[in-house]
Amino acid sequence: MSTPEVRRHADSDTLVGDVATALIERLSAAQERGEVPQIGLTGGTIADDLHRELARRAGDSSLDWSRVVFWWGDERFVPADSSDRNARQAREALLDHVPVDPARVHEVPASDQVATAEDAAAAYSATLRSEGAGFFEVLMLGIGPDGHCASLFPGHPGLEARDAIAVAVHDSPKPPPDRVTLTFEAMERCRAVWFIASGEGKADAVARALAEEGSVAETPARGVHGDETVWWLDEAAASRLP
Ligand SMILES: O=C(O)[C@H](O)[C@@H](O)[C@H](O)[C@H](O)COP(=O)(O)O
Repeated sequence: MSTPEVRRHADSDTLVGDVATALIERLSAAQERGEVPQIGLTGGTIADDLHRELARRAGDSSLDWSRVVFWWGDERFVPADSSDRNARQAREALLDHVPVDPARVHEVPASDQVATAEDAAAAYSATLRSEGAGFFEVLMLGIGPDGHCASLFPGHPGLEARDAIAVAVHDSPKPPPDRVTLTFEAMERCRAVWFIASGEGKADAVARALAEEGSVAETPARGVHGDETVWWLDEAAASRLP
């Protein structure tokens, strides 16, 4: 587990552009090693901006989108066609615009496909166990003003989950209330965890996440560490860092 690296950018446009460049380079390099890289996508506004930028650049590189495996760090437990689904947002912004292999896009089951969020978490965990490579090349994460990442919220039982890849979340403080999220244990099986955050509204959470002292219970983003962890920030989101 390495010390988190912080990469600051003047504004959200340059932030999104640099993350897109780095992500395409990293996935292409994995393919050049003969690998089929696994990426965990996240929901949220800056992630949506990133997905759109990746789609704009789709033809600019040698990246073979059909040899990338897509997962989600979390998902809302709502109907599959709900605009609240992270997967629907990612398809509209990116996956419907690049030649992915549909068999390599693994959505979390939706509320009109299984009965409960627990069933969805169990099914998604089983798929990750059978189809995953045992690790993510890159896990993308946003951060909420309360310091949550994926759907691991302050004080929630999911923070304590052990021996589980994905768990159900209820009473999420960020609507919708029912979700599925990867656990800290699952998130640590990453060559790289990339947090991406933009705007003054995230500055306090980012500072708490990167502070020397602090609790994971209060700021869950403190609990996620890949082999490498990079915080991709614009100056506004980095404004409370020393
Ligand atoms: O399902 C979700 O809601 C997301 O996965 C969530 O973890 C998101 O990444 C952060 O809340 C940041 O969202 P914004 O970028 O919209 O602030």
